Amino acid sequence: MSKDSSLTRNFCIIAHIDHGKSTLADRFIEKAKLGVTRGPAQSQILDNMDIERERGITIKSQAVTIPYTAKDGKTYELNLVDTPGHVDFSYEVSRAISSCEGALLLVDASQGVEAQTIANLYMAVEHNLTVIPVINKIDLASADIPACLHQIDHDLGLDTDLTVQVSAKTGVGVDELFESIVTNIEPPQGSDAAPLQALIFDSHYDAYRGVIVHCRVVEGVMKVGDEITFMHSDASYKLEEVGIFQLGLVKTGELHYGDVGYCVAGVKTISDIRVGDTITSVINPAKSPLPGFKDVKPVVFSSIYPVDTNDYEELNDAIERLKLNDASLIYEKDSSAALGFGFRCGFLGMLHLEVVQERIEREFNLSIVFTSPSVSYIVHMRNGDVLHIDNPLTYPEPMQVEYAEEPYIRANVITPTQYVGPIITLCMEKRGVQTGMNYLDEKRVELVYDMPLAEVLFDFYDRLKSISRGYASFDYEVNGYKKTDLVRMDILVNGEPVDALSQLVFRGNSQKRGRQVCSRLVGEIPRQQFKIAIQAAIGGTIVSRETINAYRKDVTAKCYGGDIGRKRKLLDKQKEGKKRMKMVGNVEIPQGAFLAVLKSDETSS
Ligand SMILES: Nc1nc2c(ncn2[C@@H]2O[C@H](COP(=O)(O)OP(=O)(O)OP(=O)(O)O)[C@@H](O)[C@H]2O)c(=O)[nH]1
Repeated sequence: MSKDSSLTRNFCIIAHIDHGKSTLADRFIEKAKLGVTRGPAQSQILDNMDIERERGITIKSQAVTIPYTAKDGKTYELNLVDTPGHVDFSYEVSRAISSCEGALLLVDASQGVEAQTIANLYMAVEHNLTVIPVINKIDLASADIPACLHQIDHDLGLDTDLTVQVSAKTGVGVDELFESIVTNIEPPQGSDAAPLQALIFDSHYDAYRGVIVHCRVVEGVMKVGDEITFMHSDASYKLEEVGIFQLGLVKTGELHYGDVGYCVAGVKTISDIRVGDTITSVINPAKSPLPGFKDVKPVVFSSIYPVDTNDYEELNDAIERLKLNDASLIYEKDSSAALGFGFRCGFLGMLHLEVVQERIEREFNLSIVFTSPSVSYIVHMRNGDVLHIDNPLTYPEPMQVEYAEEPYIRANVITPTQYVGPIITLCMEKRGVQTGMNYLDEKRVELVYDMPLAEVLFDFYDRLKSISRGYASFDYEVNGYKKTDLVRMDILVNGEPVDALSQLVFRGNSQKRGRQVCSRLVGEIPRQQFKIAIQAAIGGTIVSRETINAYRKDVTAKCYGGDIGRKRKLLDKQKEGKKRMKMVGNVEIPQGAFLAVLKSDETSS
C-alpha cells in the first residue's frame, strides 16, 4: 500500500527544564482525541516512568503519532517527540532531533530564554531543523511577552513573526500552533522505492514481545514478514510486528519513509541492537548505513554491586536490559575486595547516576550499592606512561606519579543581575576562573567560567538554584584537562579500608572532605554491639576520625505487653532493612551510606 508522506510532519519539543514541554505534549494528545481522559491528579501522559512522575521531570524522550485535520481539510500525521530538559539528558534530545524535520522551541513567558534554551537551539540548528519559537505559559500573571519576543530575536536570532504564543495549561493558542507546524515544517524527503534504511533511535524491553525497537524510516518501506538486517551487528531477523506509538503500541503492519514507529523481530541477543544503527532489508540492502549518533562521553564513573553477591547474574541481566532503553549507559565488568563482582559504569552526570540506581531497584527489584563517583583523570607517570584513571582503586602509588590532570568544563550561567555576587562567590569556591561576563539586557547577565568538572558534579546545580531562588540557569561542556594536585583518600571502618568509599580529591579540599565523609557516615551507620571507628586517611596520615558507640538496637523495646503480631512486624521490618546492608569486616554498612557520603556539602560549608 502506498502512502502520501507529504502529509507527515515529524517534530520534537525542546526547551529549558520546566518550560512546559510535557504539558504541551499532553494538550496535543488531548486535542487529537486519542482516547485518553486524564484525571486532574495524573501528571504528564508521556512521562510514563514512575520516577518521571514523582520528580516531575522527563528523563526519556517519548514519541507519539497524532492525527490532525488542518484548516485546509487534509488530515496530517504528526509525529511528536517530547524530550527531557535537564542537562544530563541532552543525549536524549540529540537523538530525538535526528528523527525530526522541525522543532518547537518553548520559552517560558515568565522566565525567558535560559541556558538550555540556547544549548537546545544550537543542537536543532546543527541538524538543519526548522525551529518554531513558542512562548508558553502566557496565562501567568508574571508573563512578560514583549521581553520574550525581544530575547527570541536578540538572543536566539529567530524570527519573531513565526513565534506562536500558547498556554499549554489552558490550551490557548494550541490550534494556531498545530497550523503553524503543518505550514512551516517540511514533510519528510525520501522514497518508498529506495532500499530500506531505518534509524534506530531507542529501544525497550517488553516481557512478552522481547526487544521493541524504536525507529525512524528514512528510505523505503518495512513490512511484517520482511527479512531485515541490523547493519552494525550484521544480524538478520524476520519482522513480526510493525506499528506506531500512540498511547501504547498500535500495529499498522508497515512503516513508510518518513514514518516514526516501532518494530519487533524476535531479537534474542540483546547486543544485536544498538541505538544509532541502521535497519535494512535482506533482499534489497542499502549500500551504506545512516550516519547514526555521536558516541556518548560519560563524565562520571562509579561501580555498581549487588548487595547480595548471589544477585550478580540478575544484575547482569538488569543492566543489559536497562542499556536497551538507556543508550547513554556505559558499563564493563568490575570487582572489589569488599563488594565482590559488579560493574564499572559511566554516566552523563549525577542525576543520570541516580536515575540508573532507581531504575535498577524499581524495575528489576534489586538492591545495589554504588561506589564513590569519580571523574576521569589523566595521570602522567615518572616513567613516561600516561594513564586514564576513573577508579580510585587503580590510582598508582604517589611516588610513581609525576603529575595528574583533571577535566575542566566551560560553564555558562545565565542569571538575573541581583544574584551575580553570590554566584561569583560560589564559582570561586568551586575553583572556577571567570572567562566572560556579558550583559544580555538590563536584567540578565551571562557568566562564563572555567571550572573543574569534579567540583560541579556533586552539588553545584542545587546550590546555584537555591542562591538564585531558581532563577539562574546553567549549561556546560567539557573542554579539556588542566594540571591538578590530586590525592587518594581512603575511608577505614574499624581499621579496614572500605574500597567502595575511596575517593580521588583535590589536595586543598581533602581535609574538609575527610571530615564531611566521616561525620556523614556516623549518621548513616547504625550503632552495633561494639564501638566503630571511622577514619579518613591520605597515604599513612589520618585526617579525620569519628566514633560510633556500641548499642544493641532492640526494635521491640517499645512494644510493652504481648502484642506478638506487632513485634513480629517490627522484627520483619528490621530484617528487610538488613537485606540492604553490606558487611565490611565485621561492620554492617547500609546501602544508603554509600551514596549519602557524596551528597551535597551545602550544610557543612
Ligand atoms: N501556568 C502555567 N503553567 C504551566 C504551563 N505549561 C506548563 N506549566 C507548568 O510548568 C511546570 C513544568 O511543566 P512540564 O510540562 O513538566 O515541563 P517540562 O519542560 O516537560 O519539564 P522537563 O521535562 O523536566 O524538562 C508544571 O508544573 C506545569 O504544570 C502553562 O501554560 N501555564
